[in-house]
Amino acid sequence: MAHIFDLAPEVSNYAGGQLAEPDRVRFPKTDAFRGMNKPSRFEGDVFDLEFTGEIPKDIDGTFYRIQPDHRFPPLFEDDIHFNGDGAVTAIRIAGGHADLKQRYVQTERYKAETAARRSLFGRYRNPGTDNESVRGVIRTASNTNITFWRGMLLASKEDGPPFAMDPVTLETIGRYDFEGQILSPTFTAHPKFDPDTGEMVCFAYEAGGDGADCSLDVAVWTVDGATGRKTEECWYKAPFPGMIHDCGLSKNYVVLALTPIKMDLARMRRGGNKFAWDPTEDQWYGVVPRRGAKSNDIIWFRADNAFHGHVAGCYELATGEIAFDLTVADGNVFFFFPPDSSKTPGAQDSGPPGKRNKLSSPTMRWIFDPRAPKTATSITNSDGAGEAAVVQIADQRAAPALVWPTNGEFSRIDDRRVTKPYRHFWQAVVDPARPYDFAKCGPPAGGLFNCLGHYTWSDEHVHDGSRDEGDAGGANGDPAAATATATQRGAFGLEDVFYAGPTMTFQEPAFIPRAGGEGEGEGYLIALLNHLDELRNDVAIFDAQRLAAGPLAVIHLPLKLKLGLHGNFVDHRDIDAWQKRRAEGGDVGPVQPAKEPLPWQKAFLAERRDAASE
Ligand SMILES: C=Cc1ccc(O)c(OC)c1
Ligand SMILES: [Fe+2]
Repeated sequence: MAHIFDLAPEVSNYAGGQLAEPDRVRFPKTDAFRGMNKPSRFEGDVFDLEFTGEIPKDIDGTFYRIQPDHRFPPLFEDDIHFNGDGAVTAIRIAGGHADLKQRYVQTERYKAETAARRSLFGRYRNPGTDNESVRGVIRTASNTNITFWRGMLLASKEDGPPFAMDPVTLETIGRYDFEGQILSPTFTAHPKFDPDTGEMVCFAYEAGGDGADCSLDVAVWTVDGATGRKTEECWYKAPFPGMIHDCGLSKNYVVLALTPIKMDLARMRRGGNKFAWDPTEDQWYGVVPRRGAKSNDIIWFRADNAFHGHVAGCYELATGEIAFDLTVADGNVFFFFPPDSSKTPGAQDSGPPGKRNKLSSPTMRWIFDPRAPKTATSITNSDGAGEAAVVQIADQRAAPALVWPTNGEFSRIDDRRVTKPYRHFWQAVVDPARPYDFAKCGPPAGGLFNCLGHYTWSDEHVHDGSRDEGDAGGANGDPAAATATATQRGAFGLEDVFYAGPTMTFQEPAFIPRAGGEGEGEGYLIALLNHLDELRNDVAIFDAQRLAAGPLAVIHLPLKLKLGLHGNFVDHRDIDAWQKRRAEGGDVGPVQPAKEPLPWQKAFLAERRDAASE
């Protein structure tokens, strides 16, 4: 009798790199779908997770995080992780116990593909590669961040609008357009929340047309937390059609980091990549005022080519300059978007994983003066759709004020310090000098983030001359106590690092403030741990000030999730209060999803109607 695997031998459902047999549900046999990267596709609940150690009893809230997780074999065999469907994990922690909930974001993409029981959307951010049946459908996978806003979760990816979810059930409520106030085709995955005013400050790039036209349009908005009303909106032009992934927020400014990976319409029309790394382009920073801004108020600072990571802190000095801290890598982190040989002939691509893992990614501090002399400059570029723009460029090139060789990514701070001088940051850290069990684990999926680091800026690097009253004391007032396990004095402060072991890596951490603890950084750090050998995940909880002492608790998940992007912890007092306000009859009422198609969809439908009637 034939063995079952003789009936299903290693045949491929792909021909010439394209999905040829959609009914045969088999994922590509590529690195993007192998091992830790294999789709999880799990939805469900696990009540009372197993754990080791003690889950602090004073934690009462939910750690939300999101991962790209392909639901169906992709249309293209060489598809990338970033093109997977958004799936949200909620770790509900209370009374020293933890429960798991996992649900997909039910985007329009999700609904169309569920109905067809197959993938219909093609390459990352390239609608020309989609199945004809989904033209005009919002194609975002909502897979990059999950934030809490006025009683709802917003699942977001920068190529489309956000989708609202219920924070308790993780049911998708629908596309969220801020009650008709924000109708751009795209929206950032990194909105920022001002802890003093309760405002959300958010932005979008490639925001002018249908969100797939490589436009130079950038919008920045403010939404009031108390009323949900949009209070500020201003549109700008970028110097080239590149990625603006993260931003910084100070009391009076927004800093937009424009990374030299470029879109190109002609390449997209050829079925190629949305982005290409341009090693000959500068990294740029656009500084705009938060209030009453006009399009010409932007000032673009340019500096030598490099690749932006995520933002730690951003605040204004007493002298009016802006300190802006983020990780910046010395090469193309997105190896799946290599240089376009028709534009930068001879440019090195990003090379094999061994070389990629040698990129260094320090934490850099930039000091930008929003009043610096600038010149209106007309730029005609061959990138994107060939659009020309007049942009305000600082007369002097920028250079980092200091470079802390932390070699990590996914920096986080105590979010109560957003807009303000801050002392502590945490990140997932790469330490290639530590043992790594290559035989058991293969190449480290997602990067060798084998450590978690806690960094404490020394006094002279915390520019707190303008610090608010009422925030001295606690961890702020006693940096020595605050870093009791710091083992090394780093370049600009203290380093407190925990190494996970030779078969484990971390995902992005999130800070949990201790209930009643007002001091900066007083609380816990939570992060997913990848077991690259067992193909399983844990959730580790540390004393945020004592990482090197090891986790207080390790919560064991009985399954493998995927490599996620971003997450946030939400206190249950906030969730409970908003659930009441959002109830039928509550003072705010249920979340209202978008009632109408987006403007670009209406235009598309009108055009199709006209074409059909001719
Ligand atoms: C840095 C992350 C990043 C940037 C753009 C993306 O579309 C994305 O999808 C998961 C992730
Ligand atoms: Fe991000």
